[in-house]
Amino acid sequence: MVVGEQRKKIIIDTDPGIDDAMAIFVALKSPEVDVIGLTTIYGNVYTTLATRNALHLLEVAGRTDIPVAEGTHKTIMNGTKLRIADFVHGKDGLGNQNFPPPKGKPIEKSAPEFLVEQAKLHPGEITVVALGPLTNIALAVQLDPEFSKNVGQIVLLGGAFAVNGNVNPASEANIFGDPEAADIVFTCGADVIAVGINVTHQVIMTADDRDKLASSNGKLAQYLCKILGVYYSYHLDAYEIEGVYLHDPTTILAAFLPSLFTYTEGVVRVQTNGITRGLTLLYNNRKRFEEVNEWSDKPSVKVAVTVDAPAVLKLIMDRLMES
Ligand SMILES: O=c1[nH]cnc2c1ncn2[C@@H]1O[C@H](CO)[C@@H](O)[C@H]1O
Repeated sequence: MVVGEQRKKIIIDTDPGIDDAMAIFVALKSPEVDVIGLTTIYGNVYTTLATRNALHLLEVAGRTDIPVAEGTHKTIMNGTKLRIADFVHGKDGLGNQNFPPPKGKPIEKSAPEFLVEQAKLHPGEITVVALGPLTNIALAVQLDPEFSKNVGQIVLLGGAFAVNGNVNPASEANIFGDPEAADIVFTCGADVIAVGINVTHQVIMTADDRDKLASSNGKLAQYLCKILGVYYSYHLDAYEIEGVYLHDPTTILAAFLPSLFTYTEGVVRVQTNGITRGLTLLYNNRKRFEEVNEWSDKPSVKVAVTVDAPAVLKLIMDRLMES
């Protein structure tokens, strides 16, 4: 980074989550960005626990100056039957370590209110990195018609573009968590970058990498090694690999080192019903269709298609191993 250049302001919308913890720590150790807030959402855990974990992680990192705004407990359609992936991250979301409750409290403002406020305060300057279901972001879009114009960029972890999902063959977990919200975000007209599991499945932290992390003196690396066990076990069981996918930390890097990825552009719509509920479908612009369809006249987004996986892994490792 050039000295004197302004750090990019980011807000991380998160459902911590083991890979969320890694992503938050990577962001806090990255000179390119200034984390100006965390907003919380259900997904890997329920929202109440996500808030508790977000506060806890900031205490671990010594960054209690960063505000946490609690997000919604329901889907955009007011659904309360949520799909929670505690089988991936442990009952507590952080590898079943039963950490003591945090001392801090969330701010008064809700996550969508905080997002709207900050985007208005710094028009064009805020990058929202969304690591869970997109309900808070969709609520911000609904709360303020100017939000999609005011927000600088939305970089989201979501979708399975032309590959199988991880909830079922059709659907990736964050989109499946709230498909209606995802469709609102994809079509809201903001500058959106989607990083799907077609890309994040290429970035794997092996068991050897974890040993390297464990042997470093970094405080955050040491903490992560304590919580990573459950995540490794899940991957061994579900994918038969001795490593873990770095979904969230990879997505964080896309927010400020976009040249580590290549992208395609087009309209993305989300299937909201039937057996393919949660499917993300990108129109690749290769054909002019005869009839008007659900993709016609909608704004385009960027979708990551390739990643420099060794460079991304090295950056994540290096930053986590700093003390
Ligand atoms: O198999 C799974 N089911 C549900 N959630 C998962 C699974 N694997 C990973 N994640 C979580 O969902 C996001 C990526 O889709 C990541 O945040 C990851 O922690």
